[in-house]
Amino acid sequence: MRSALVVGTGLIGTSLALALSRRGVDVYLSDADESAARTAASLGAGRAVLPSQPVDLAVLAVPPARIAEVLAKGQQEDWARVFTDVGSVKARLHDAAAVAGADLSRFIGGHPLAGRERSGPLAGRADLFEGRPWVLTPGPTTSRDALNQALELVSLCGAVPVVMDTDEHDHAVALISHAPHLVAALMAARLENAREESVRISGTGIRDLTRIAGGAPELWEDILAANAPAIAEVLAAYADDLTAAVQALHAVAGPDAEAAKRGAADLADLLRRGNAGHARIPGKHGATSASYAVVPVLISDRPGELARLFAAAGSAGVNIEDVRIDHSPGREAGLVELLVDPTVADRFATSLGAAGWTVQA
Ligand SMILES: NC(=O)C1=CN([C@@H]2O[C@H](COP(=O)(O)OP(=O)(O)OC[C@H]3O[C@@H](n4cnc5c(N)ncnc54)[C@H](O)[C@@H]3O)[C@@H](O)[C@H]2O)C=CC1
Ligand SMILES: O=C(O)C(=O)Cc1ccc(O)cc1
Repeated sequence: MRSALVVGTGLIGTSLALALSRRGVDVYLSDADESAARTAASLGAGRAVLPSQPVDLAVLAVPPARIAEVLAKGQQEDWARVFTDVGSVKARLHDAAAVAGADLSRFIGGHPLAGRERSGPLAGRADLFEGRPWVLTPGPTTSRDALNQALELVSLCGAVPVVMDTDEHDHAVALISHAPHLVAALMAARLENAREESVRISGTGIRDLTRIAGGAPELWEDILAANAPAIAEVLAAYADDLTAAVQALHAVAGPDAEAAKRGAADLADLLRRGNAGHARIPGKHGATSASYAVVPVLISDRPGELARLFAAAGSAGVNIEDVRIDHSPGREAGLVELLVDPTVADRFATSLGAAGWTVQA
């Protein structure tokens, strides 16, 4: 791929434009909000102009409800040879694109499963897609050129391509992204009017669980509306489990010893199912997170500490597979969890300790 156009230079558009520019692709940037395109350009993501000749690939990184119309316009104005998008919902888009009169042979749907709870070009990161799945949803008429360009895009962004049918994709993301987003919002909403004394003692668990609730409401309204039936199905299953959990809790606290025993067993079963489901969530490059060992290290809140820790891993010859950081603003220290190959974890923890790092037991 020699040239690309990114339309919509928010979080996702800027991130992929940065990745493409760094790999030597000539990137053009466009956004309905000109200042967003200019900001992306100033970050090194490309040039904030439309191309004078059709580019190899146009990537539409606009909100889901806008993709079909931008696709039809872009094809009419011949911005690119082939087009793809990054929208979070696929079946409704393919239908809307057909209705908008788009040439579907020159289009392939796409969805990188990577993101953040922030919007706009300043949240963009060139490495956002590294090792993440990127779903492609070719239709029956999608050209080989469109598929090849999209595969090259995914590879240039360091992501892993996964080809799926649009319905299969939408049901999968309802389960692993959209319904969890709503539940995160429900949990966080409980805090809105809670007592300050309660919220103040929040720990990492509630922060992890509600991080995505910080996402832009306009984007999520769009996503929920476009995938409503599949999301409602998942929520209905949560509702059954919640009802059972409430009953079990009442039984456990109630006077009937037999019912209390059954309630406790039901709760234990729910927690066991939770462990089993969590263990199935893949880590980096498709390996399950359960297959890595965690080395927790306390670091002080000074610039460069993290870089020093990574350098220590490099000196010890240890590959960091993933990293989780619990950084509490205002606190002097943070906890960094390094995920490494279990066969090197003990040696790594010992060598860090010997080098003066505080490794938690
Ligand atoms: N936020 C996330 O974590 C993820 C989002 N996505 C998808 O990526 C797409 C973009 O989302 P974000 O980058 O998060 O949003 P964003 O709000 O950061 O950026 C969207 C950009 O599109 C521009 N825009 C809106 N309508 C336009 C139009 N008609 N023509 C040109 N530009 C237009 C906006 O001005 C804005 O700069 C959405 O389709 C979303 O479903 C996919 C994966 C993750
Ligand atoms: O913030 C995160 O960790 C996400 O996973 C965000 C996200 C949001 C929307 C998508 O369609 C895909 C990913």
